Amino acid sequence: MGWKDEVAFDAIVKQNKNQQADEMEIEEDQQAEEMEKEIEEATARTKAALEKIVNVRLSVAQPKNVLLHPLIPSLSSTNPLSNQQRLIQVYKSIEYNLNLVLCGPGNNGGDGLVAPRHLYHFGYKLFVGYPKRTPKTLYTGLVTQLESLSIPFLLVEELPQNLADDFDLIVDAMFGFSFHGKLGLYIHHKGSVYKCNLF
Ligand SMILES: NC(=O)C1=CN([C@@H]2O[C@H](COP(=O)(O)OP(=O)(O)OC[C@H]3O[C@@H](n4cnc5c(N)ncnc54)[C@H](O)[C@@H]3O)[C@@H](O)[C@H]2O)[C@H](O)CC1
Repeated sequence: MGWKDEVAFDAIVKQNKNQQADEMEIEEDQQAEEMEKEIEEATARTKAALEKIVNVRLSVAQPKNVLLHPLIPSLSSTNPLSNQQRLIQVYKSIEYNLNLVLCGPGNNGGDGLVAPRHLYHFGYKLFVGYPKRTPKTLYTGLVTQLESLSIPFLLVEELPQNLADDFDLIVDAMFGFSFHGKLGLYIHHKGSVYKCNLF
């Protein structure tokens, strides 16, 4: 091999080494990127888990809102999910097998229509009573969501005479502060909503 050949050979070897170094650098970059992605995902998972814990703790820390059994007075209000977190803690789905959410025509009923979706995902078997439907998009959308989960709506005629006999847990989201008129038998005989003007 002459000197020219040797120079050419050296150049090829050098080029190969450079190429290998480039490839290693690319591989290292890829590994670093993957690791960064894994860290980001783990951080997001940890954040979600912490948020869940904080939410549950917050809801436990507000005992004044603990709901009564068996007729829960009002699902209300600005934060239906936190109310449901309380409900889920107090009334375990394994103990309360057959449950009813009663929804009225106003905002209180709107909150009520949010409840069954969350409760369903926490394993509760539910029926919804929604005798006077509100045609607003928000309300019809909530109904569609529940129907898509196959949560059954009961007609007034299908409701038992004494609700408390047939249901383990009743979420009363019929009326909030805009209720007018007399309460009638609804209050005096728990579960009986037949005296309510809606029916
Ligand atoms: N920031 C807020 O104020 C929020 C309140 N929320 C909850 O909504 C209710 C108040 O909502 P509103 O729509 O004003 O009142 P109702 O839910 O009580 O429903 C009014 C609705 O019912 C009809 N009605 C009233 N009395 C009778 C009756 N005797 N018979 C038949 N129908 C009746 C009336 O005509 C209306 O159509 C409040 O208490 C909270 O629970 C939300 O969380 C949003 C934020």
